[in-house]
Amino acid sequence: MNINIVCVGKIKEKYLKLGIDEFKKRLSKYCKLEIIELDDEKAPENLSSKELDMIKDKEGKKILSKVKGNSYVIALAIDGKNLSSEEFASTMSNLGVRGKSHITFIIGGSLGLSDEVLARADYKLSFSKMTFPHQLMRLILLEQVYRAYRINNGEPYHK
Ligand SMILES: C[S@@+](CC[C@H](N)C(=O)[O-])C[C@H]1O[C@@H](n2cnc3c(N)ncnc32)[C@H](O)[C@@H]1O
Repeated sequence: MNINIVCVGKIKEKYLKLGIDEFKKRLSKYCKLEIIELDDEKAPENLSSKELDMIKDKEGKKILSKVKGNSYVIALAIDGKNLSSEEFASTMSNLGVRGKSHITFIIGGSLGLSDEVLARADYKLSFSKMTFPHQLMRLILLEQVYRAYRINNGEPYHK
């Protein structure tokens, strides 16, 4: 399976880079993973909500330009659906069974995801009602994708 992660913003923290690299290495056994990192649009403090929406839309268009037409898109969104790790694993497995060999996960920047991106998403996935920083979200997502492969292969992993 091909998995792309389209995300906004660079990873600045060393400990996150190390964690992300570790899960990229572990996942290389299970899938072809590509992380597409986009520069975030600068958003000064004093902008109106309309101006912020315009920036978010611009960011959204850049995100969508990186999504392949045939890809099944899972947008990470706080108000999306919550799944247990087992449910997430079976969602991934079912996509494979349905012949969806290309999945794109999308992680927004500090402004979140535009309506256009959310409308393109085939699934909106929430990791809880809490807001996580987008850099940390990338590491959490990679760990859960890795966990999903371990579960689907009946391989042991931390409970
Ligand atoms: C700092 S958050 C953006 C917060 C923004 N105010 C919003 O409401 O989306 C950056 C990105 O991380 C992801 N994210 C953060 N917390 C999340 C959660 N609990 N579940 C799913 N995705 C989350 C989303 O893709 C979000 O666009």
